[in-house]
Amino acid sequence: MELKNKKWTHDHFYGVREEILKHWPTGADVNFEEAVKYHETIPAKKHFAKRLVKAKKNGETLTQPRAGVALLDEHINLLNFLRTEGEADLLPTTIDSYTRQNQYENCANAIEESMKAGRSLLNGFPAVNHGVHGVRKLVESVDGPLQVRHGTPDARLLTEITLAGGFTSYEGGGISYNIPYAKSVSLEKTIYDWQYNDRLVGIYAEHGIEINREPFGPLTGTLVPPCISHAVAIIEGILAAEQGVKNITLGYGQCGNLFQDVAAIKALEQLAEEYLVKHGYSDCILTTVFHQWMGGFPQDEAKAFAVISWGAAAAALAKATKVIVKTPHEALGIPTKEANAMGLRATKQLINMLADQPFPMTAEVDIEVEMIKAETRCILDKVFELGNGDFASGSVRAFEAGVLDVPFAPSQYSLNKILPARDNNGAVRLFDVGNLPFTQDIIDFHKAKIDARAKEEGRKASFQMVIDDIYAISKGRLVGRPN
Ligand SMILES: CC[C@H]1O[C@@H](n2cnc3c(N)ncnc32)[C@H](O)[C@@H]1O
Repeated sequence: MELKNKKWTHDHFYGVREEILKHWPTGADVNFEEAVKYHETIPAKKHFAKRLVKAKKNGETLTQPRAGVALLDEHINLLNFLRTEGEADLLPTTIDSYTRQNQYENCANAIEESMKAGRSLLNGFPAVNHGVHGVRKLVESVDGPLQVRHGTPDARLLTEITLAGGFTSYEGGGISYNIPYAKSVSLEKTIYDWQYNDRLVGIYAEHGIEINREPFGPLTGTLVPPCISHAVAIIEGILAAEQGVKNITLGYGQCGNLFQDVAAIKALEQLAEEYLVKHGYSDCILTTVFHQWMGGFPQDEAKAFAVISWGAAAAALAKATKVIVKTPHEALGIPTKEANAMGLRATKQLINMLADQPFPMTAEVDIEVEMIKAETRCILDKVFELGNGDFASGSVRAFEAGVLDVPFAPSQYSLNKILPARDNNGAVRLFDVGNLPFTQDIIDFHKAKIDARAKEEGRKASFQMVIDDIYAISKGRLVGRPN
């Protein structure tokens, strides 16, 4: 397999496809032409891409939960509950961990056991096992645009079945669903396999069916600096656009300092537009998604609501097109539908109260926007150079060299040399820049910010700061101050 950022021919795609559809019996029900006709019957109000474009035009920030359970009827009830009681604008289907590891046999057993137990024994919806017909019953029984959310390195069969079943949006990417989710899956393979998923979306687009694609922005969700998540997001956006994807949502996980979070969304919008146009994809429609805090949560539900509300406020003030909502059960595990709905209602309240309050783009925010763009450009341009003008092969080499590096990633393909820590105002900076290809002024900026905090705290900048920051929010703070 030679990895390059080049649109797959139909012959190449269909050559691979035959094998994929055999990975589980339900693959046999996938018929592309029939699926296109089915998509044409889906009412416009259920089209994810259309709803995002309308929100972008109207300056809305839409709410979307995560949710998924083992059995079809329960999953339908759950999503309708979140739509009515949670007022969710957009709906997910979170896929279970066995499916994410292509362990469909285990799913089959867990479905059986869940029926016997009368409760979900999976942490998500096993869409491959439910098949095209099960997915169609879901799509027809739920009132709202539906998106597949997961963390699957090899998602090719999952993509075929869920898209044929009528989903109109699909999350993930060859980097963002490998590095934070897998230990030893080759990056070359997952970037290649995700070209398949994007090419399938591109072929639906060639038949007039517009499906939204959303690379997974937050990555490990633990103190990921904006430049790191933006670099991966923009690369995955470019890789998707090359395969014919036209409607792309790029994402970012909240860091917690308001100026930095608002600046991060502005920088992402501006830089993504710039790079997509520069590389010839000016016909792509771009939207943004802000993920409420993805790190450790307080157990106390009142404090958890504060973290959720802070994420809602930042998303609204940043004017992100959509916000992914957390629940007061985050520290405990899979939320009840009631807790999930409460997180959504709290978020909606904040968004509605902030909708008429434009956030002042102060000098401090502008400096943050420029800094994030400068850092991200250093990384993107080095990736492009390492790939001799190719972002696909360039990304593989960039991870080998530490030019791309995701903090606290389980993958052996991420050097894990960089170390993030918060500055005195809680913005995420780099305590150790590792091998990131930053200019000296950027390196000096980060060092000065960290040193200022060390001075304030009367301690040397050290790895202890990183540890303190990882636990800070679950312990009720933002900056991990020494005891
Ligand atoms: C990316 C991790 C996030 O996804 C959430 N999550 C994972 N599976 C489910 C699920 N099945 N229902 C609701 N939330 C879920 C989890 O709580 C965490 O906030």
